[in-house]
Amino acid sequence: MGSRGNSVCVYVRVRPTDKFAQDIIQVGKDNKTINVHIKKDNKFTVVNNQRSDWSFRLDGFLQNASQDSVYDTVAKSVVSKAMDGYNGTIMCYGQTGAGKTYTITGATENYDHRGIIPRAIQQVFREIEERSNYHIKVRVSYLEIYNETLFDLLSTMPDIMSTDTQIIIKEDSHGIHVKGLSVHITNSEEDALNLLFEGETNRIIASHILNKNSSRSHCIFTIYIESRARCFSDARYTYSKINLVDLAGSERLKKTRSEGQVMKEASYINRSLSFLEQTILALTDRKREHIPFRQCKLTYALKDSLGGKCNTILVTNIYGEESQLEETLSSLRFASRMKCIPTDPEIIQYYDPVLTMKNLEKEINFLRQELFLHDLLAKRGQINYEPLTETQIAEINSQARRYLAGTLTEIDLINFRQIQEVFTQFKIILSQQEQEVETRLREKYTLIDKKNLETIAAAQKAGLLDEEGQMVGELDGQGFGIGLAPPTSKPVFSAARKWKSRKAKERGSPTGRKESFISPTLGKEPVTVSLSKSVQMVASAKDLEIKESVAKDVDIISLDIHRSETAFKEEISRPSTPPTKEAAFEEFKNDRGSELSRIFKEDKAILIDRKKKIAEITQRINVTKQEIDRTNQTILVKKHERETQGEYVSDGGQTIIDEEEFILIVKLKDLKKQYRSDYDELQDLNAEVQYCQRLVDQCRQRLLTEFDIWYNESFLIPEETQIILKGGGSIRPGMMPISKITTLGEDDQDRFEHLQQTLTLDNPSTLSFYNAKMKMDHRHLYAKAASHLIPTRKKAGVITASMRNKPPSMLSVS
Ligand SMILES: Nc1ncnc2c1ncn2[C@@H]1O[C@H](COP(=O)(O)OP(=O)(O)OP(=O)(O)O)[C@@H](O)[C@H]1O
Repeated sequence: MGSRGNSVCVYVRVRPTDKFAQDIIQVGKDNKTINVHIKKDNKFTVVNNQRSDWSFRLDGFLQNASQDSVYDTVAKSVVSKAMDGYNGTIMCYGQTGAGKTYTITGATENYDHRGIIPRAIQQVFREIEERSNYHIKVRVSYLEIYNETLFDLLSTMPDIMSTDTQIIIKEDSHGIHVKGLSVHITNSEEDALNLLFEGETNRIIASHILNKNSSRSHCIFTIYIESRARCFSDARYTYSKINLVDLAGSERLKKTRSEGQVMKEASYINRSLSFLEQTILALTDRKREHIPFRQCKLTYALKDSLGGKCNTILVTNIYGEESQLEETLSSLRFASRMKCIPTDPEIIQYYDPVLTMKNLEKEINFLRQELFLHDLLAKRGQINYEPLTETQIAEINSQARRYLAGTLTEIDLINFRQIQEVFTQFKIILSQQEQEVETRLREKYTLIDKKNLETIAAAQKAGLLDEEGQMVGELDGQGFGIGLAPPTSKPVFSAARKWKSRKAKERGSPTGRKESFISPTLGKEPVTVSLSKSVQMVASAKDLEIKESVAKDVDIISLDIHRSETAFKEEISRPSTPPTKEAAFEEFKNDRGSELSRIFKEDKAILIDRKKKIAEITQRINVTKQEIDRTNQTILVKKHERETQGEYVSDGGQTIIDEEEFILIVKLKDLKKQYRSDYDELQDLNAEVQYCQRLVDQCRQRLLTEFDIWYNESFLIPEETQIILKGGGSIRPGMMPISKITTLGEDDQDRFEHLQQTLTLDNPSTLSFYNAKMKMDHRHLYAKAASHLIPTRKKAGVITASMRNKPPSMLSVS
């Protein structure tokens, strides 16, 4: 690649042929040296000065190379570097028919034969997925230069806003840009491929309308990449572009023996390619101050893409047959000149002015605070420039631990070193805790990475995942688990009712009450707990004799985003186990949650239906695309025949084509229309699917939340719970089976204390609610109450809910 040898990188690609002139073209063992040897012409009998040996040193000789390996050798790292912010250019040069278009765009009818552009598009979008810390925008444009005129190959796109009729090349502080050329945002690989395809089709249609030969134009497909770090404060961003250039055929004028229009084209090509050569020669001369970029449109458009700060690659396409040797030599000469252009690739960074200003404002504020603190410490005589001793660090560590454990309410901030050390210790403690949790998780659970096929297979074998890769007992395959055990095969009898009646009995019997604190042993079924969409934790309950004292488990489950910590602890600490969440959920779906469950099912059915439609329409689009490719090919063949057999021209100078060719062109237009309308439909369907997916997700979430509340109400919350609402406020009447809710004014301290005395059983709990007045209804309050009472294993308690309009800094449970 360009930066390797600090010069443009140059490869030669040979068009496959049975007649490769191996006696004449010899490639060195390093695959980089190409020696051309021609036997001396016997005509020159006396003195023969005709040159017969040439040697070229390039970067690689690609013979019988697949499109895949050509991409890997030539383009992969240029694209990767472009993602980092470097400009990149890949150009194909060579005589007509040598394989430039095949290399740069590829053959559309076969997926394996796709060229550099579609593969680069794919790589860009894959890398975007991997670079999740960056917000990356991709845009594309497609420019054609024909007879020194610029054409926008994407001007037919419906989203074009530009009012510029003339396309001109301009240069500003951001480099070269083509004014009037449409640049299209692409959100997916599919979008970008569609634009490439649109441009290709337009190139062919325009070539018929203007009677121009598509292989006699230069084409530049550009991918623009704008990359910003997701970190909001970073004002820097990079803006790079990858130019993928298909140059016109390079054969010399005399060889084409052309006349008229063809002659005009050939002379334009010759001029632009010879200006390209002149520019290249000038670029190779480091002392040269003026480079004649502006001599022609091609060199001007490529001004910031030829060497210099850009990673530039040239692929020289040759025939490799003896009959084409003259052109091959000329192409190799061009290549070796190109190789001498020095490069010094550089990331060009830009600064977002608004963000920069904000950051500077922040910095000023910070410095002000720092100055203030400095003055304060100076007054106290506490400024200290000495590094902290080990004892001091150990003391800070201990303070941080006590602070996190809640036994220390404040850490005294003494000086900057100490402040920094406090944060360092927080970080250390956090990472230690993470490691501990992970170790404990690994001791107890099998972690299955859903992206790793091997671990999935092993888990399936062990019966922990079903055939579709869902965890056993998982609800609806969406990566969330709500139950401890998989669904039982027996029909579930009203678990809630059973549980309630058992509870009523227990309340009547002191022994029952006592028993309620004996830890249960779970069944022998596998326990499934979902951590996230991609990682699942599966454990077998036989290893999991959960004892009351196993506080560790509580920590583990605190990682679980789906199952409430409370519920888990409650389940392990109750004697007569309430119904499993799986079983209770079944009942809930048929009873209290039936309406939600119905909506969920309906939404899912719509989602599945739309996805099916997407599959159908995608197939239809592919068929149309193949048909377009075939029609394109046939048109090209017809055109070629027409040109070789001699063309009829009307009085007005227009080429007359036969009916068959006319029908083909009309067909191509119709197919394109069909393609576009299907594509639009696909876009709409995609949007609809995303929308439906959101609905389904929301509905699923609501179903689970409602279920959790219901489950807590029905099985977990001690009914003696009292709630005092401090600070006034009211809560909406609900169905909460709670014995008492008392609302007190903020200054009603006497009544509050009195109530506390009468209601307190063991330890009162104090719980602050955010904005309780506005948002909280009985059931949420109830659920929250439960989550604070149950971990302390109180059957009942007093919860004081302070009504606030601002979030409390910390929930306090005393
Ligand atoms: N490496 C290759 N493998 C298979 N087929 C090839 C290869 N190179 C070229 N071809 C085939 O040769 C024909 C001409 O190739 P292509 O159109 O790419 O040439 P070109 O250099 O772009 O010509 P032009 O200057 O007219 O645009 C095409 O049918 C193409 O599929």
